[in-house]
Amino acid sequence: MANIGEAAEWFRQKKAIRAAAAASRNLLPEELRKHWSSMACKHAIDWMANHSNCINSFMVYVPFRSELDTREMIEWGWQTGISVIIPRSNPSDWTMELYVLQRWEELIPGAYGILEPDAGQAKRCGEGFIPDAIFAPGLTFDLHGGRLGYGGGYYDRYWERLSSEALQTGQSMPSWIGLAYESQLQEKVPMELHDARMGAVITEQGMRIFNS
Ligand SMILES: Nc1nc2c(c(=O)[nH]1)N(C=O)[C@@H](CNc1ccc(C(=O)N[C@@H](CCC(=O)O)C(=O)O)cc1)CN2
Ligand SMILES: Nc1ncnc2c1ncn2[C@@H]1O[C@H](COP(=O)(O)OP(=O)(O)OP(=O)(O)O)[C@@H](O)[C@H]1O
Repeated sequence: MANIGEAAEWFRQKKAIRAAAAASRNLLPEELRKHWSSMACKHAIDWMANHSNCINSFMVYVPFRSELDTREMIEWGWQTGISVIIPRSNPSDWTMELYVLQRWEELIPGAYGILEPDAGQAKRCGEGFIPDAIFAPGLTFDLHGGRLGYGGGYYDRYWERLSSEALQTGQSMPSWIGLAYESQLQEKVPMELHDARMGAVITEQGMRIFNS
Protein backbone atom coordinates (compact mmCIF):
# COMPACT_ATOMS: atom_id res chain seq x y z
CA MET A 1 0.00 0.00 0.00
CA ALA A 2 1.65 3.24 -1.14
CA ASN A 3 0.31 5.75 1.40
CA ILE A 4 -2.32 6.42 4.07
CA GLY A 5 -4.79 7.86 1.57
CA GLU A 6 -4.65 4.72 -0.57
CA ALA A 7 -4.96 2.50 2.50
CA ALA A 8 -8.05 4.42 3.63
CA GLU A 9 -9.60 4.11 0.18
CA TRP A 10 -8.85 0.37 0.12
CA PHE A 11 -10.46 -0.04 3.55
CA ARG A 12 -13.55 1.90 2.40
CA GLN A 13 -13.85 -0.27 -0.70
CA LYS A 14 -13.67 -3.48 1.31
CA LYS A 15 -16.28 -2.15 3.74
CA ALA A 16 -18.63 -1.27 0.86
CA ILE A 17 -18.17 -4.71 -0.76
CA ARG A 18 -18.90 -6.39 2.59
CA ALA A 19 -22.05 -4.34 3.14
CA ALA A 20 -23.35 -5.01 -0.39
CA ALA A 21 -22.57 -8.74 -0.16
CA ALA A 22 -24.28 -9.06 3.23
CA ALA A 23 -27.35 -7.17 1.99
CA SER A 24 -27.71 -9.27 -1.16
CA ARG A 25 -27.29 -12.53 0.79
CA ASN A 26 -29.94 -11.41 3.28
CA LEU A 27 -32.32 -10.86 0.39
CA LEU A 28 -32.17 -14.49 -0.75
CA PRO A 29 -35.49 -16.15 0.11
CA GLU A 30 -35.23 -18.55 3.05
CA GLU A 31 -36.68 -21.49 1.10
CA LEU A 32 -34.06 -21.11 -1.62
CA ARG A 33 -31.27 -20.74 0.94
CA LYS A 34 -32.40 -23.99 2.53
CA HIS A 35 -32.52 -25.79 -0.80
CA TRP A 36 -29.14 -24.45 -1.99
CA SER A 37 -27.52 -25.19 1.37
CA SER A 38 -28.61 -28.78 1.13
CA MET A 39 -27.27 -29.07 -2.44
CA ALA A 40 -23.94 -27.49 -1.45
CA CYS A 41 -23.66 -29.80 1.58
CA LYS A 42 -24.16 -32.78 -0.71
CA HIS A 43 -21.30 -31.59 -2.95
CA ALA A 44 -19.06 -31.14 0.09
CA ILE A 45 -20.00 -34.59 1.41
CA ASP A 46 -19.35 -36.18 -2.02
CA TRP A 47 -15.93 -34.55 -2.12
CA MET A 48 -15.07 -35.80 1.38
CA ALA A 49 -16.41 -39.28 0.63
CA ASN A 50 -14.22 -39.39 -2.50
CA HIS A 51 -11.21 -38.42 -0.39
CA SER A 52 -12.04 -40.69 2.53
CA ASN A 53 -8.47 -42.00 2.67
CA CYS A 54 -7.20 -38.55 3.65
CA ILE A 55 -10.16 -36.95 5.44
CA ASN A 56 -10.39 -38.01 9.09
CA SER A 57 -11.48 -34.60 10.33
CA PHE A 58 -12.94 -31.44 8.89
CA MET A 59 -13.45 -27.97 10.27
CA VAL A 60 -16.66 -26.14 9.51
CA TYR A 61 -18.64 -23.23 10.93
CA VAL A 62 -22.10 -23.32 12.51
CA PRO A 63 -24.23 -20.97 10.38
CA PHE A 64 -25.51 -17.63 11.61
CA ARG A 65 -27.40 -14.79 9.89
CA SER A 66 -28.13 -15.92 6.30
CA GLU A 67 -25.00 -18.04 5.84
CA LEU A 68 -25.04 -21.26 3.89
CA ASP A 69 -26.36 -23.86 6.33
CA THR A 70 -23.75 -26.54 7.08
CA ARG A 71 -25.78 -28.70 9.47
CA GLU A 72 -26.16 -31.61 7.00
CA MET A 73 -22.37 -31.83 6.71
CA ILE A 74 -21.98 -31.85 10.49
CA GLU A 75 -24.51 -34.66 10.90
CA TRP A 76 -22.87 -36.59 8.08
CA GLY A 77 -19.52 -36.31 9.89
CA TRP A 78 -21.08 -37.75 13.05
CA GLN A 79 -22.72 -40.61 11.15
CA THR A 80 -19.51 -41.42 9.28
CA GLY A 81 -17.19 -41.18 12.27
CA ILE A 82 -15.18 -38.25 10.88
CA SER A 83 -14.24 -35.68 13.55
CA VAL A 84 -16.25 -32.49 13.19
CA ILE A 85 -14.17 -29.49 14.27
CA ILE A 86 -15.94 -26.23 15.13
CA PRO A 87 -14.17 -22.98 16.04
CA ARG A 88 -14.89 -20.77 19.01
CA SER A 89 -14.00 -17.15 18.46
CA ASN A 90 -12.09 -15.12 20.99
CA PRO A 91 -12.83 -11.44 20.28
CA SER A 92 -10.12 -10.22 22.68
CA ASP A 93 -7.42 -11.14 20.15
CA TRP A 94 -9.46 -12.28 17.10
CA THR A 95 -8.24 -15.86 17.32
CA MET A 96 -10.19 -19.12 17.12
CA GLU A 97 -9.94 -22.16 19.42
CA LEU A 98 -10.90 -25.49 17.88
CA TYR A 99 -13.19 -28.08 19.46
CA VAL A 100 -14.44 -31.52 18.43
CA LEU A 101 -18.23 -31.28 18.37
CA GLN A 102 -20.15 -34.49 19.08
CA ARG A 103 -23.70 -33.30 19.78
CA TRP A 104 -25.75 -30.18 19.09
CA GLU A 105 -26.18 -29.78 22.85
CA GLU A 106 -22.48 -28.91 23.12
CA LEU A 107 -23.14 -25.56 21.40
CA ILE A 108 -23.94 -22.32 23.20
CA PRO A 109 -24.25 -18.74 21.88
CA GLY A 110 -20.77 -17.19 21.89
CA ALA A 111 -19.28 -14.00 20.52
CA TYR A 112 -21.52 -12.25 17.97
CA GLY A 113 -24.38 -14.59 18.95
CA ILE A 114 -22.87 -17.40 16.84
CA LEU A 115 -23.49 -20.91 18.20
CA GLU A 116 -20.08 -22.11 19.31
CA PRO A 117 -18.71 -25.05 21.32
CA ASP A 118 -19.22 -24.73 25.07
CA ALA A 119 -15.69 -24.92 26.52
CA GLY A 120 -17.13 -26.73 29.55
CA GLN A 121 -18.56 -29.58 27.48
CA ALA A 122 -16.86 -29.97 24.10
CA LYS A 123 -13.41 -31.50 23.74
CA ARG A 124 -10.74 -28.96 22.79
CA CYS A 125 -8.29 -29.93 20.04
CA GLY A 126 -4.69 -30.30 21.12
CA GLU A 127 -1.94 -27.80 20.29
CA GLY A 128 -0.66 -28.40 16.80
CA PHE A 129 -3.80 -30.18 15.62
CA ILE A 130 -4.49 -29.58 11.91
CA PRO A 131 -7.88 -30.55 10.44
CA ASP A 132 -7.72 -32.41 7.13
CA ALA A 133 -10.06 -29.94 5.41
CA ILE A 134 -11.33 -26.48 6.33
CA PHE A 135 -14.69 -25.24 5.08
CA ALA A 136 -14.64 -21.48 5.48
CA PRO A 137 -17.57 -19.05 5.67
CA GLY A 138 -17.44 -15.75 3.81
CA LEU A 139 -19.51 -12.86 2.54
CA THR A 140 -18.11 -13.16 -0.96
CA PHE A 141 -15.60 -15.28 -2.87
CA ASP A 142 -13.98 -15.09 -6.29
CA LEU A 143 -12.73 -17.82 -8.61
CA HIS A 144 -9.06 -17.18 -7.86
CA GLY A 145 -9.14 -18.18 -4.18
CA GLY A 146 -10.17 -14.72 -2.94
CA ARG A 147 -12.45 -14.42 0.09
CA LEU A 148 -13.93 -11.60 2.13
CA GLY A 149 -15.37 -12.29 5.59
CA TYR A 150 -16.92 -10.08 8.25
CA GLY A 151 -13.64 -8.23 8.75
CA GLY A 152 -12.37 -9.71 12.01
CA GLY A 153 -9.44 -11.40 10.31
CA TYR A 154 -10.23 -14.62 12.24
CA TYR A 155 -9.66 -16.99 9.32
CA ASP A 156 -6.63 -14.98 8.15
CA ARG A 157 -4.97 -15.31 11.56
CA TYR A 158 -5.84 -18.99 11.66
CA TRP A 159 -4.34 -19.36 8.17
CA GLU A 160 -1.11 -17.80 9.38
CA ARG A 161 -1.01 -20.02 12.49
CA LEU A 162 -1.59 -23.15 10.42
CA SER A 163 1.02 -22.20 7.85
CA SER A 164 3.71 -21.91 10.51
CA GLU A 165 2.53 -25.08 12.30
CA ALA A 166 2.54 -27.01 9.05
CA LEU A 167 6.00 -25.69 8.23
CA GLN A 168 7.37 -26.59 11.68
CA THR A 169 5.94 -30.10 11.77
CA GLY A 170 6.46 -30.89 8.12
CA GLN A 171 2.74 -31.48 7.63
CA SER A 172 1.03 -30.20 4.53
CA MET A 173 -1.49 -27.35 4.64
CA PRO A 174 -5.05 -28.73 4.58
CA SER A 175 -7.50 -27.99 1.76
CA TRP A 176 -9.28 -24.67 2.30
CA ILE A 177 -12.72 -24.68 0.72
CA GLY A 178 -15.09 -21.72 0.73
CA LEU A 179 -18.79 -22.43 1.17
CA ALA A 180 -21.24 -19.98 -0.39
CA TYR A 181 -24.32 -19.55 -2.51
CA GLU A 182 -23.53 -19.15 -6.19
CA SER A 183 -24.81 -15.56 -6.07
CA GLN A 184 -22.07 -14.67 -3.55
CA LEU A 185 -19.37 -15.24 -6.16
CA GLN A 186 -17.79 -12.17 -7.76
CA GLU A 187 -15.30 -11.62 -10.52
CA LYS A 188 -12.58 -10.38 -8.17
CA VAL A 189 -12.44 -9.92 -4.40
CA PRO A 190 -9.82 -7.44 -3.11
CA MET A 191 -7.07 -9.44 -1.43
CA GLU A 192 -4.07 -8.62 0.75
CA LEU A 193 -1.00 -10.72 1.45
CA HIS A 194 -2.26 -11.87 4.88
CA ASP A 195 -5.64 -13.03 3.54
CA ALA A 196 -6.44 -16.74 3.67
CA ARG A 197 -6.67 -18.15 0.14
CA MET A 198 -9.19 -20.80 -0.81
CA GLY A 199 -8.13 -23.80 -2.88
CA ALA A 200 -11.74 -24.34 -3.96
CA VAL A 201 -15.27 -23.07 -3.54
CA ILE A 202 -18.44 -25.13 -3.17
CA THR A 203 -21.86 -23.71 -4.01
CA GLU A 204 -25.22 -25.31 -4.84
CA GLN A 205 -23.89 -25.68 -8.41
CA GLY A 206 -20.89 -27.78 -7.41
CA MET A 207 -17.23 -27.50 -6.58
CA ARG A 208 -14.62 -25.37 -8.36
CA ILE A 209 -10.99 -26.19 -7.64
CA PHE A 210 -8.45 -23.43 -8.34
CA ASN A 211 -4.88 -23.66 -9.51
CA SER A 212 -2.78 -22.62 -6.52
N1 LIG B 1 -20.66 -18.93 11.30
C1 LIG B 1 -19.54 -18.21 11.35
N2 LIG B 1 -18.70 -18.35 12.38
C2 LIG B 1 -17.58 -17.57 12.43
C3 LIG B 1 -17.26 -16.65 11.41
C4 LIG B 1 -18.18 -16.53 10.32
O1 LIG B 1 -17.99 -15.74 9.37
N3 LIG B 1 -19.29 -17.32 10.34
N4 LIG B 1 -16.12 -15.89 11.52
C5 LIG B 1 -15.36 -15.48 10.42
O2 LIG B 1 -14.42 -14.77 10.53
C6 LIG B 1 -15.60 -15.61 12.85
C7 LIG B 1 -16.49 -14.56 13.51
N5 LIG B 1 -16.29 -13.31 12.87
C8 LIG B 1 -17.12 -12.21 12.93
C9 LIG B 1 -16.56 -10.96 12.77
C10 LIG B 1 -17.36 -9.83 12.85
C11 LIG B 1 -18.74 -9.95 13.03
C12 LIG B 1 -19.60 -8.74 13.09
O3 LIG B 1 -20.72 -8.78 13.60
N6 LIG B 1 -19.17 -7.62 12.49
C13 LIG B 1 -19.97 -6.42 12.38
C14 LIG B 1 -19.25 -5.32 11.64
C15 LIG B 1 -18.31 -4.57 12.51
C16 LIG B 1 -17.63 -3.45 11.76
O4 LIG B 1 -17.91 -3.19 10.58
O5 LIG B 1 -16.78 -2.82 12.38
C17 LIG B 1 -21.22 -6.71 11.52
O6 LIG B 1 -21.12 -7.51 10.56
O7 LIG B 1 -22.25 -6.09 11.82
C18 LIG B 1 -19.29 -11.21 13.17
C19 LIG B 1 -18.49 -12.34 13.11
C20 LIG B 1 -15.56 -16.89 13.62
N7 LIG B 1 -16.78 -17.66 13.53
N1 LIG C 1 -2.38 -12.77 10.23
C1 LIG C 1 -2.80 -11.60 10.71
N2 LIG C 1 -2.17 -11.04 11.75
C2 LIG C 1 -2.57 -9.86 12.25
N3 LIG C 1 -3.61 -9.17 11.78
C3 LIG C 1 -4.28 -9.68 10.76
C4 LIG C 1 -3.92 -10.93 10.17
N4 LIG C 1 -4.79 -11.20 9.18
C5 LIG C 1 -5.66 -10.16 9.16
N5 LIG C 1 -5.35 -9.25 10.08
C6 LIG C 1 -6.08 -8.00 10.33
O1 LIG C 1 -7.45 -8.30 10.60
C7 LIG C 1 -8.30 -7.28 10.07
C8 LIG C 1 -9.40 -7.85 9.22
O2 LIG C 1 -8.85 -8.50 8.07
P1 LIG C 1 -9.73 -8.74 6.77
O3 LIG C 1 -10.35 -7.45 6.32
O4 LIG C 1 -8.89 -9.47 5.76
O5 LIG C 1 -10.88 -9.70 7.40
P2 LIG C 1 -11.79 -10.87 6.81
O6 LIG C 1 -10.95 -11.89 6.10
O7 LIG C 1 -12.88 -10.27 6.05
O8 LIG C 1 -12.33 -11.47 8.19
P3 LIG C 1 -12.64 -12.96 8.73
O9 LIG C 1 -11.45 -13.84 8.43
O10 LIG C 1 -12.83 -12.76 10.22
O11 LIG C 1 -13.87 -13.43 8.09
C9 LIG C 1 -7.40 -6.33 9.28
O12 LIG C 1 -7.19 -5.20 10.07
C10 LIG C 1 -6.13 -7.12 9.10
O13 LIG C 1 -5.00 -6.27 9.01
